[in-house]
Amino acid sequence: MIQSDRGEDPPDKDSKPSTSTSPENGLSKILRLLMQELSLFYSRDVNGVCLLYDLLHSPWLQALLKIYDCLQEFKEKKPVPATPHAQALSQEVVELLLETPPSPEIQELRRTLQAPHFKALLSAHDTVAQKDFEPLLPPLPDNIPESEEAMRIVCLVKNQQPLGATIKRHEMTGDILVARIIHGGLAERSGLLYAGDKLVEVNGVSVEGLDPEQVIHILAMSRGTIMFKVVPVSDPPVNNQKMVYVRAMTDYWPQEDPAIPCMDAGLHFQKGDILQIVDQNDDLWWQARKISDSATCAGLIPSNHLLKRKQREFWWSQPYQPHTCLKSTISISMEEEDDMKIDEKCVEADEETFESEELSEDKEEFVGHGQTFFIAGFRRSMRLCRRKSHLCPLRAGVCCSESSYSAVGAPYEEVTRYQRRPADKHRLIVLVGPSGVGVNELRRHLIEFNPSHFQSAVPHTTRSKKSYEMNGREYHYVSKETFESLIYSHRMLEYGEYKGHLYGTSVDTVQAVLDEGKVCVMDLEPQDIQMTRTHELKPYVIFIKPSNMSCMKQSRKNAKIITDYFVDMKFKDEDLQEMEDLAQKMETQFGQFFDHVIVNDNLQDACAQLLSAIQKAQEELQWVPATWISSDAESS
Ligand SMILES: Nc1ncnc2c1ncn2[C@@H]1O[C@H](COP(=O)(O)OP(=O)(O)OP(=O)(O)O)[C@@H](O)[C@H]1O
Repeated sequence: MIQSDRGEDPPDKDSKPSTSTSPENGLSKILRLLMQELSLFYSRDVNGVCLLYDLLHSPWLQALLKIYDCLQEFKEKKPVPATPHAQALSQEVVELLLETPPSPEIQELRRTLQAPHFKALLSAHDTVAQKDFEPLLPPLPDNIPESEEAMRIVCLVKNQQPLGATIKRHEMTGDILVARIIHGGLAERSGLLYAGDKLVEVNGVSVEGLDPEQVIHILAMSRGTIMFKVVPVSDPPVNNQKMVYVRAMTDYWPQEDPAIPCMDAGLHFQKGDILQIVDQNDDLWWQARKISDSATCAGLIPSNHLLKRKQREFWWSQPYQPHTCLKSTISISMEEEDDMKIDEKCVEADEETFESEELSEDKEEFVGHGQTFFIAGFRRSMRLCRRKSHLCPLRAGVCCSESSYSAVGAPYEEVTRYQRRPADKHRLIVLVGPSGVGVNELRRHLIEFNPSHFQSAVPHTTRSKKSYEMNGREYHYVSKETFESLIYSHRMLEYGEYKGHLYGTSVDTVQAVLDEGKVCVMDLEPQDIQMTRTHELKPYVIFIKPSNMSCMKQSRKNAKIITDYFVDMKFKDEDLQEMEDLAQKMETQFGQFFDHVIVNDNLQDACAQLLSAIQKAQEELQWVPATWISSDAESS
């Protein structure tokens, strides 16, 4: 018995299973018991139970299971047909009836037995009873010459989709060969064509001596069924590679790539896209599909090795830019790198006026815009030093490879699905955004919303402690030597210099927050994300983006910017424009690292989105670099 309302019925222990024959292990019985169990949880609103309840309750599933039970029952009975020749028997009866004196019953029986649908039913019955399922093949001709190659005739019905195969000419023999079969395409689904098969005829036209382009033209002109005569390849390639998922770290436009073997079969992707690599048999051209679009057939993408080579060639050939297929990614990372330092320039200019306009010590440090209690990591000096972090002389020695990373780093990053288990430490939450967009405002709201769950890490500084400060509360106060040794031992996730003092956040202080079972929330300059990308921290990066200019003008009417020497300065139009430009550049250069994007227009909405994104990051399946999850990483 299946209930149709939402679990209000009390569990009925004595009720009979749904099928009349009641097989004890019938699926519908199990389903019924499960429903009774679920109805108890349902009223308690246990996460996901409602969804499961609705699913199990759905009429289609119930109907399917009933059919399943009936079939099971039928299978057990092992029915044997009374006769495999019901059609003949029916015909015999009809003839006998002709000889019998007519009566209305006899006439009706004759009509029934001669009705087309009844005849079709008996024909189907006999086919099943005789187990006669094979198609009838014409007999083989007797006089096939011994030397003749075995041929295969393949008929494909062309629909709106491409055939999903590419062809090439054999360099030595001139034969037209199937070069590759695209996964998920018509040819692959037919299971009848393989890479390496030799094409002999297409729709009865011999392809001998034709160029691949001419063959493609014949195919393009064909409508409906296309018949290929092929000499099958002796060893059809077997694809037994394991399925690999990667995150694209660059953009790729096949339409702009003259080297691609078949432009139409190319797959366009953008940095950050997750790709399922379905075939790596070719060293140069892989087949992949986007997981966001997994229903479609695969497309060609350059292999890791080939794309790296293209990136390197692109890098060295500036400003000629032969590889326009990569243009937007790398040209921006090179050309715009200076623009990404907009803040540095501003800060440098400010530095000149800094002596005369120095803020009072208290104003300089106590920036909180209505902060109701003390939260570490929001001090003005720390925030300003972040903007200058590019200029820190120490960085040059330690992080020389960073800027080149985006240009010639690995084009694909292997990823895997990861879901944090409740006992695991929380993932680090990293907020990134152009200066003034509201990263700190959102971070502060989040921590104030639930200070026992969300926390910032206490930064380090080399400046001396002030009378009202406590070591380990506002900052960890350390010597320059200690700070530098943390940098050189790669224990600093971010650092910079401000007014001659070093400021930064160490891995250990972030770990300390995570060890307490809390969610550590930090804001970072995008070029520092790479430092946090370890299996220990498993960062989830959220990009905070400004909305359009007119909305920003409206929502930021009363907002205040933090600067080197002004307190509570209002946003000017240029500031908003600069913010928009910088956001675009950050997205173009570092978008592959962003797990989630939030547009900070209405503050309340953005806070709600942030909260929900963090919850998902901690509780739901996410794509993360495979190196974070490999057994080595887990055990180290
Ligand atoms: N959605 C919003 N609506 C209105 N005002 C906002 C919104 N988000 C932030 N603000 C205001 O904008 C100003 C700048 O925000 P915030 O200090 O958080 O910037 P930021 O991104 O942390 O940049 P920086 O660290 O460089 O100062 C603050 O006055 C803040 O209150």
